[in-house]
Amino acid sequence: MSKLFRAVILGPPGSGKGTISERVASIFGLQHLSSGDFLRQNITANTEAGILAKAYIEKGALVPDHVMTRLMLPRLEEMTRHSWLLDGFPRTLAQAEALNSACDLDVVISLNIPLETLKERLRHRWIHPASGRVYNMCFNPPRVQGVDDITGEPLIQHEDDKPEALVARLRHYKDVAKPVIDLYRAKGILHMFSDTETDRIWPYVSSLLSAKIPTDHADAQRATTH
Ligand SMILES: Nc1ccn([C@@H]2O[C@H](COP(=O)(O)OP(=O)(O)OP(=O)(O)O)[C@@H](O)[C@H]2O)c(=O)n1
Ligand SMILES: Nc1nc2c(ncn2[C@@H]2O[C@H](COP(=O)(O)OP(=O)(O)O)[C@@H](O)[C@H]2O)c(=O)[nH]1
Repeated sequence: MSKLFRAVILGPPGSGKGTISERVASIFGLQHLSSGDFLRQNITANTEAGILAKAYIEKGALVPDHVMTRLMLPRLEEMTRHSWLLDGFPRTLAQAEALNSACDLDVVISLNIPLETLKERLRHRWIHPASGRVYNMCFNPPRVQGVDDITGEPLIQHEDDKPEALVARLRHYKDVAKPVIDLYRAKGILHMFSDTETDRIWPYVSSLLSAKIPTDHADAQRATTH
């Protein structure tokens, strides 16, 4: 990969951001930075940001913008020599504006998934808390029920993935995300994908990234034809 590539993936909880990000990381070699996973690492390590964030996450609330940007921007600074895909950040307009002033994005992928599909998926989502590995009891079940494939440790379900918390959480997501989506649409970098299945969205995401990510190979080809 010659030029660096910067992408963001947006979508409500359960829309497949993590699932698609993992594929993008393994196929296109981008570094996948999940703000949720990074927050959890900070909580485990008892960092200043982790301690501040913990109380909000436990309440099911969003971590304040200044805490999120103070956490994420220095992390991105460490990745200036890599191409990356950000998942979970920015979440609010203030976070998107802070990210704007730190770097130029090439592509924003926005996942638009029907509410009923999201509810159904999250009901079946199980997580390995230490690594952030995500399973779905129907779509990608673990090899042995209830335990992580790699470590054999038990899987858990997030409290806020349970049906009672879900509808309010999804509604809140929509309100907060709309201005972020509008901002990226106005910049001309928004690519929206709508379907009920990740496997049907994936070919479109993959061909978008193949066209946008400048590879050495593509550069070499261009050089010989000009
Ligand atoms: N920019 C962000 C990202 C995350 N969080 C907090 O971190 C938690 C976990 O984030 P994540 O792993 O992204 O999970 P969800 O928000 O539950 O979303 P998803 O289901 O899409 O993974 C969120 O609930 C929220 O409290 C936040 O406040 N601001
Ligand atoms: N049935 C089904 N489940 C999916 C599909 N895509 C992802 N999932 C599962 O749905 C849940 C939410 O996906 P995830 O990638 O964590 O979404 P995120 O919250 O946007 O990061 C996980 O349990 C995934 O394994 C799909 O196309 N069909």
